[in-house]
Amino acid sequence: MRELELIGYLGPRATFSEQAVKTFFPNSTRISYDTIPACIDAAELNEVDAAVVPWENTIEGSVNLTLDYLIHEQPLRIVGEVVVPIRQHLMIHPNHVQHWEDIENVYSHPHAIAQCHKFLHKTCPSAAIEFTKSTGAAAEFVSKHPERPIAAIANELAAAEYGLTIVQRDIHDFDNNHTRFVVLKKTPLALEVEGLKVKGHKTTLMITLPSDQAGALHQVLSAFAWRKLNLSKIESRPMKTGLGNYFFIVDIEQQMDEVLIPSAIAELEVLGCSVKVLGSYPYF
Ligand SMILES: O=C(O)C(=O)C[C@]1(C(=O)O)C=C[C@@H](O)C=C1
Repeated sequence: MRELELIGYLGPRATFSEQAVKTFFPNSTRISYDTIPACIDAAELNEVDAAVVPWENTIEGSVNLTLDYLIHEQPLRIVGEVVVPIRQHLMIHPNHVQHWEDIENVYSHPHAIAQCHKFLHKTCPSAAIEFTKSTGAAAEFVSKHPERPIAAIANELAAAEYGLTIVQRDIHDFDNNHTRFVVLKKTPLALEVEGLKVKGHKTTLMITLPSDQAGALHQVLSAFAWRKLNLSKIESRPMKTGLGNYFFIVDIEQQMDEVLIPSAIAELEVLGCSVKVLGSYPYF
């Protein structure tokens, strides 16, 4: 990716999405958007050259909003993947540090709340949970209401950015907390990032099975298995067309080639499946 490229992310400042962009594209110009769909639309409308959006978290699983928007609304291509360690902290306005255990509300993004369920249950069971558009938005909200005994769950950058005090560190329920972010572009050109080591490649497919065919999923998996195409993820999502209608998202641990993946796709199509390539991209 060339330097100074414009990158859209879920804002405001100091979200994990901004952290992903800062870490992996330090020379880019960042533009923040209020929601993930707005960020994806911006890439479609050429307001930005790429959108960096959360895709999957170790504790909470897929970010369904991203996945569904890409599938149903805005078919951009995945051109790269970056993984960010996620450390969640509980932070409050400095006015309330002495009595932080009396907080009445905890604000954060639904994924961040879900990553800290055990902590919230044990440490502040009577605080009401309030969902925000991002962790950064939660921290910003708490900073704007210094009179209220409320807290945000967000990252270290957010505490510094919004002048909050961290009262409990690393409150995510499992240590190995990471989020995969994907880089979305209008054109499927593979991403090259100066100074970043490519760790491997993936090809992500969306597969719709023929309805009511016995053994269809088994046949789909066989098409990959006998070609020794390693799958690192398989997930089903509703097609939103009726109960029981699902499609599958499959990650193959390999770059699109000229033989193996195209022939697996051709085999799936003969079986009556429809297949869409969401991207073939490096991960860093
Ligand atoms: O709210 C943020 O900071 C985000 O970037 C969003 C998001 C997500 O959607 O999963 C990203 C990483 C963390 O897993 C928590 C929240």
